[in-house]
Amino acid sequence: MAQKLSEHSFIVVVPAAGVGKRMKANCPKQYLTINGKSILAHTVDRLLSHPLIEKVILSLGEDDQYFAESELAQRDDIIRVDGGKERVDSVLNGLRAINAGEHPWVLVHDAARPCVQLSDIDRLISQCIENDSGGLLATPVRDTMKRGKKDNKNISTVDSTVEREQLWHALTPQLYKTEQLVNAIESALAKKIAITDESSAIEQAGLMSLLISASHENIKITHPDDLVLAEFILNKQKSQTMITQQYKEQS
Ligand SMILES: Nc1ccn([C@@H]2O[C@H](COP(=O)(O)OP(=O)(O)OP(=O)(O)O)[C@@H](O)[C@H]2O)c(=O)n1
Ligand SMILES: C[C@](O)(CO)[C@H](O)COP(=O)(O)O
Repeated sequence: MAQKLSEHSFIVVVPAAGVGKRMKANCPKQYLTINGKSILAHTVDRLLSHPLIEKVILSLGEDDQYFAESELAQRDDIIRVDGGKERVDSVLNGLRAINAGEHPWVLVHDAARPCVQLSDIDRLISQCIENDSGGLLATPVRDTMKRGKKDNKNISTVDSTVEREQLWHALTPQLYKTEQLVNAIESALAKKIAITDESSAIEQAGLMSLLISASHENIKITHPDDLVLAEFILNKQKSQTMITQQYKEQS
């Protein structure tokens, strides 16, 4: 008999061992603050506010000297593991800390994505469990897409226009069966295949991934101008939550 959704509880592996080169900040971008709170804390709090999410496994840089000083270090619903050279290594280290017998499914979510909506996580979980298939949050591409090429003066020009029908931006969380994901990543790494997200490892293993259309608000904070956008989105989401709360209390 299929388990009711409410009977599931999930661990989220959060790769947070990056250095944030493209952010060009004086600390790893996950420790930059918005409204006085680190991006990492925003993301972890958002995830742990979901009723089906029990624990977060944080893959942190071995030389990370920020976490221990943060309020996150005191929480018993957060487990720390060492990150790795690439994001995929950090994810694999986190996955290896999970007992697949107790947690047959696992979510993976970037530390740099604090604006993820709980309703999108709901849909990802329900669709994947219902279809017994892994999947990922994604947003359909909205612009005309070009593939570029560089000439001998390093100038980029249009090589072709890419058909955008069924072209998606992959987001996170991505949700997979724990054992399947570990095996898929280990197999891809053994074949020296570049893996930038969990679904690409699953794809290499010949397995299916559901594409769950999600909010464009779920941005990955990557460049400096993403910070002000993330602050705007977080403030908007906070006001929306307060309005919904007030409505519930009044009705
Ligand atoms: N070796 C790595 C590299 C990245 N990440 C994490 O993977 C997520 C997505 O990666 P990205 O946005 O590329 O972060 P950085 O690698 O830090 O950014 P950059 O490429 O600009 O250095 C981030 O939460 C980052 O901390 C990780 O855990 N381990
Ligand atoms: C996993 C990811 O968020 C999917 O879009 C993205 O690939 C992670 O960022 P990176 O720069 O590729 O590490």
